[in-house]
Amino acid sequence: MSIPPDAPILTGAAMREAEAACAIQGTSLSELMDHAGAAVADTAWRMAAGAPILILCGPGNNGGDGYVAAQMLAERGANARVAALAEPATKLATAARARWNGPVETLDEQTKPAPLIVDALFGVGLSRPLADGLAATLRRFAASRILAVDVPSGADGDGAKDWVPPLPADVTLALGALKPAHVLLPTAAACGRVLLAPIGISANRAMRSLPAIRPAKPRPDAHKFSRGMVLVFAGPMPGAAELTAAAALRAGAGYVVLDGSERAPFAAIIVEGEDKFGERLDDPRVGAVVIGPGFPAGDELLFDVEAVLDSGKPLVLDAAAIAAALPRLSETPCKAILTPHEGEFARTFPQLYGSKIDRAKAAAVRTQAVVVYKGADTIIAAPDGRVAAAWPGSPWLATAGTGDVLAGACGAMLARGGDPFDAAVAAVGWHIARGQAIGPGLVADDLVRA
Ligand SMILES: NC(=O)C1=CN([C@@H]2O[C@H](COP(=O)(O)OP(=O)(O)OC[C@H]3O[C@@H](n4cnc5c(N)ncnc54)[C@H](O)[C@@H]3O)[C@@H](O)[C@H]2O)[C@@H](O)CC1
Ligand SMILES: Nc1ncnc2c1ncn2[C@@H]1O[C@H](COP(=O)(O)OP(=O)(O)O)[C@@H](O)[C@H]1O
Ligand SMILES: [K+]
Repeated sequence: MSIPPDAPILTGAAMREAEAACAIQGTSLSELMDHAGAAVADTAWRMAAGAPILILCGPGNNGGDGYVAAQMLAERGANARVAALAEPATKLATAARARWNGPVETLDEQTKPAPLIVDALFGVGLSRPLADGLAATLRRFAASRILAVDVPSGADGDGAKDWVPPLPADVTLALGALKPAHVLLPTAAACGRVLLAPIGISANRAMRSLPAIRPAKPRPDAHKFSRGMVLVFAGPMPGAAELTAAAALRAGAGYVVLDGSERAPFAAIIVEGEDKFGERLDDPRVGAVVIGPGFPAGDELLFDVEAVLDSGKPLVLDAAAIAAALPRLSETPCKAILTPHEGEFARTFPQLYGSKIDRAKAAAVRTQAVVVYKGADTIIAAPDGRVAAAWPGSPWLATAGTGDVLAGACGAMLARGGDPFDAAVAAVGWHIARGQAIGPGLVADDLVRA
């Protein structure tokens, strides 16, 4: 599974806006479909490597892309058949079908498979889940190589419904931009390798896949404080905060102080009693405070979170600290990153609806903080509408304590003084890269070792 880095993501509505903007600038919808069909034909040609191809066409413009591709493949000499689910229902699809010179079979349980299947049944216009009969017909093709046009048919392009496409793709060719379905579960897992075909629309880039991240090299004149000083406050379970502090140092902070712990994960980390925490919050060199790892919810945490908010320092709130800070967060002018996992998010923001992207964006607006909504399909959202989607991360990270490590990495990136959204993106990228590099057998401690 893979996804192009730093690629725009558009919802169905945003895609239609982009399409309309193209029309105003003189590129017709039919030209866009020609570009899409050509990209499908190219990819299918390479995937088939001379073997027969069966193109499944639906009634809408996704099917239109399929007919265009079929005709181009046939003109190149490919052995291409077309099977349709229904008559074309749009003007564009009707015109595309009229240009296809070959026969059109009826797609049903008798349809003979081919080594390569091009799934052009439904794209982002799907309005309800696929009928059971069609899903069963599609499952019969599971042994073939599958190229999905735009999204695997049956997926909700906007990723708001958890419909599971019955025929998972080996390759999905996203048209014009990625869609939420490519980066959100359960559909992301059915997309295989996602490729992006630029069809001529200009996409808004507020919402993007995670960029490829290279570790920022310290400036030649760097010193420990200029690289960022992180203050981590340990709760009653100090192991979690030890991971957080170690991660902050490993992720590039120049100086890390761990308050409220008796042990230092590294000799390079300064350990102090919890009574020193208030004083440390006044230390002008502290560039970011991390609180939450190792804290159960409770009065003590509430008191400490209040102190952090009062300090005005950039802060990372994890686990129980998120709910503790919530009542004051939007009124407190500070840079903040929240790192809830699914359970914490649901408890903290129970009234939000829509896709995981919609909910992360709404939580960011409500808190005026950057929200890192964790999981296999982590979403990072800023209050100004920017979104970064981290799918596919590293599944080796699905183990205890890796969230504490991420909080520390967020602290390190935030302590450098930049934009909290960029800091969160860099931290998630760092975390995933470490997860991928370590791989089998990963435990959270490995993420902070050399
Ligand atoms: N937006 C763009 O810029 C472009 C879009 N293109 C293609 O157009 C696609 C979107 O096309 P459409 O909006 O026509 O939508 P689709 O082709 O995705 O499907 C809509 C059609 O399916 C029917 N339908 C919806 N749910 C159904 C269900 N569960 N069972 C049976 N029928 C169902 C609808 O009544 C409608 O006829 C994109 O995914 C892409 O492939 C490309 O042609 C290139 C340009
Ligand atoms: N299947 C997965 N694929 C990729 N990343 C995952 C997966 N499961 C969990 N993660 C990541 O691992 C981390 C787990 O964090 P969290 O649930 O807070 O764990 P803990 O509280 O034990 O530290 C998060 O960064 C999350 O995005
Ligand atoms: K499709």
